[in-house]
Amino acid sequence: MPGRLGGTGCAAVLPVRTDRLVLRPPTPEDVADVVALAGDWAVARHTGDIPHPLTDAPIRAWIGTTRQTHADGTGVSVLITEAETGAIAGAVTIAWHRHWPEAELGYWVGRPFWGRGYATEAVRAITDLGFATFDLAGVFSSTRGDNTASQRVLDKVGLRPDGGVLEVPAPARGDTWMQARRALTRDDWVRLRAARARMVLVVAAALVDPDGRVLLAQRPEGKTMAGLWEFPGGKVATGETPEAALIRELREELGVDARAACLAPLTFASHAYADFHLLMPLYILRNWAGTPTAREGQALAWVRPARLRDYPMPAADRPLIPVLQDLLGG
Ligand SMILES: Nc1nc2c([nH]c(=O)n2[C@@H]2O[C@H](COP(=O)(O)OP(=O)(O)OP(=O)(O)O)[C@@H](O)[C@H]2O)c(=O)[nH]1
Repeated sequence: MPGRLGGTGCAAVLPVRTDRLVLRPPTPEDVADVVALAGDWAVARHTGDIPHPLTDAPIRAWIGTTRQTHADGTGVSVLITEAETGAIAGAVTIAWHRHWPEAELGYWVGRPFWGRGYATEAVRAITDLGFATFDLAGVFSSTRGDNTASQRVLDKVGLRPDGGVLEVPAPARGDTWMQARRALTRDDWVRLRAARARMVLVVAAALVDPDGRVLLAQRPEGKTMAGLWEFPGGKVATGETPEAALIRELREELGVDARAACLAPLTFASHAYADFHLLMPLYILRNWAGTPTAREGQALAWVRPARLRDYPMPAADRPLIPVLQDLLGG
């Protein structure tokens, strides 16, 4: 059993926070919300242990078991909640009481929250916690054969079929399921973590017009993070200075000419995305030649600083908003 946390059990490391989520232990107040989501057959049918139809009692029992597991230090079982709204979106569990030093992962996400990448974000965070804090040697999981969404989640987190077959008790279905085992070893996790720490240098500008409005560009369809609003800019190429890269990007994306002397450094973003670490200096630009025009199919918007939060932005950009608001006022 893991010795790193001594007698403190697992509760000491909770909640776990990610970009968009808070992973926290369930409480008796959560029962109704959990029953509403997990009572959906579309969710329950992929699990062996969520009864259908679902009543309060099994969820109350699960909450009690969870508390005991955390006290014993034999696993982590948490609700996936939205950081912004506090809404419960699902649950994720990592348990090593039967397989130490390996742990089994399980999770579900309620139907209103499908398609947002929450499962991947939560499973990745709990996997990281297992390896980094609890010294696991490996994690494994399995899914029903037709649960392709869940297979994609495990793929993204790095769990690959290893040829094994798991005998999964499915008491709520009165059955035992034989499922392909997917696993991630500690060595592979260390390699993946190093890839995620790969530094990408991106340079961006807040163009400010005479009314004090800031120019945002919407990432077009087909690009990563499509639909989000960002500051014009892009990756610094090998052999390029940040200023030269920004001047090039502004010309390519907006058709405007800027001079290095007009680029005033303001602040920077440093953000761990799932597969790279973004370092992004942000410059202020008040003078340029030409009229900003969307050259790459992106939508453009001139936005008052007080309204910047109305535009969904990449996670890295959110801490930049108060800095701009401080500088420019409302
Ligand atoms: N230009 C710009 N990029 C940003 C901002 N915030 C942020 O996370 N990024 C990220 O930084 C990278 C910018 O690189 P880019 O604009 O040259 O990349 P790209 O879209 O051509 O390529 P990509 O699809 O591989 O990301 C993207 O991953 C983008 O999502 C921002 O405010 N401005």
